[in-house]
Amino acid sequence: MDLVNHLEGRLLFAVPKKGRLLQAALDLLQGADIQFRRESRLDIALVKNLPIALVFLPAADIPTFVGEGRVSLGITGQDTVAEHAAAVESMRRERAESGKSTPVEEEAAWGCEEVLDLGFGSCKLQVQVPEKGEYVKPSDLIGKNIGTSFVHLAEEYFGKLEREADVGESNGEKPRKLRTKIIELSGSVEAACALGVADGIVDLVESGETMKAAGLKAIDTVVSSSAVLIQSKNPSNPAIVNLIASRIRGVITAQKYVLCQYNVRRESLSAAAKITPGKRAPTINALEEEGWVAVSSMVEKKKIAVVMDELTEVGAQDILVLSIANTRAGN
Ligand SMILES: Nc1ncnc2c1ncn2[C@@H]1O[C@H](COP(=O)(O)OP(=O)(O)OP(=O)(O)O)[C@@H](O)[C@H]1O
Ligand SMILES: O=P(O)(O)OC[C@H]1O[C@H](OP(=O)(O)OP(=O)(O)O)[C@H](O)[C@@H]1O
Repeated sequence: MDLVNHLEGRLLFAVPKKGRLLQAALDLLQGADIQFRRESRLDIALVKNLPIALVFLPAADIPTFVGEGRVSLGITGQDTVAEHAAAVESMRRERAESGKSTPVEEEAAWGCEEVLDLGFGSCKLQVQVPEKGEYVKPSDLIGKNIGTSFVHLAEEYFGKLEREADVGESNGEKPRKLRTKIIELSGSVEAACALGVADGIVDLVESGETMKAAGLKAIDTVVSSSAVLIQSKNPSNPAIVNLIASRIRGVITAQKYVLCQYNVRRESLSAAAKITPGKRAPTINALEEEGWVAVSSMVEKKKIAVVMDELTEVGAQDILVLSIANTRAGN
């Protein structure tokens, strides 16, 4: 089937084609009942039950497609969104400096808007230097070689650092050219210092294992990141964007909460309700047994053990914890 000719009328939704965010993104799509079959080697898949087509792209390229409005929705990391924004800003600056202007309507349509934090893929983009080397603080790296895949964020970061260092020296002068050399690397950035390519690097850190194994330490954070749902400024079908956002929000809430049910004497109800206030309020039903009520309430998964301890202390009995398959619980 010639898929490209079946895209008419479908909202395009970009999903990472590989890497750290792929599996969690696919799990979210499944939870949101977005049904598709991806033919092997094809980067486009038509969704069977909604007027959507999924486009599988490298996570780092998704903000470009969404930012230019070619694709309406995307899942990627905030780090890649920030890198794209820095690239656009740098392009605008260069155009302005060379006297070229961008058509106003074209410029107004640029950019990605964050719809929802997806709660996975947490990491930090950090400035790293050899653990036992001569560089201690970020300004020690001014004028040195920096290896990174995030060239625009690194340029922005060191540009700011240089301007701060230059305060007083260049009063009223034209902004200076960046003295720090940003070297673009596409992977294994952590090897750059040991191999003499760079004095420091700007790279992602999650557990810190890679950084430690490479004999590096972090001296600053450029951006903190997690996976996000992003949309273009003028999506082709805003109603579908809202529907997808609402479904995904429901899946995330379901993953984050459990349903806690218990029985408690009426006189202990107010103490118990304070422990399990729920998202809006706990649901309370009368029990056949005089003086007792049954309570059910959503509780954050990570707090459930402590909540059960506290409920037991106020006399709650028959405490049950149930997982939530999906929800449309509101914000
Ligand atoms: N160690 C990590 N822990 C958590 N999230 C990460 C980590 N590394 C990257 N990410 C997130 O996942 C996104 C995609 O990174 P990943 O390296 O998996 O992509 P990729 O498309 O396979 O790229 P590459 O081929 O350059 O490795 C990053 O932009 C970041 O948001
Ligand atoms: O702090 P950690 O948990 O060790 O994770 C950090 C590493 O993960 C990413 O690399 P990835 O594994 O995607 O490979 P890459 O170097 O080829 O980009 C990142 O670039 C770091 O190297």
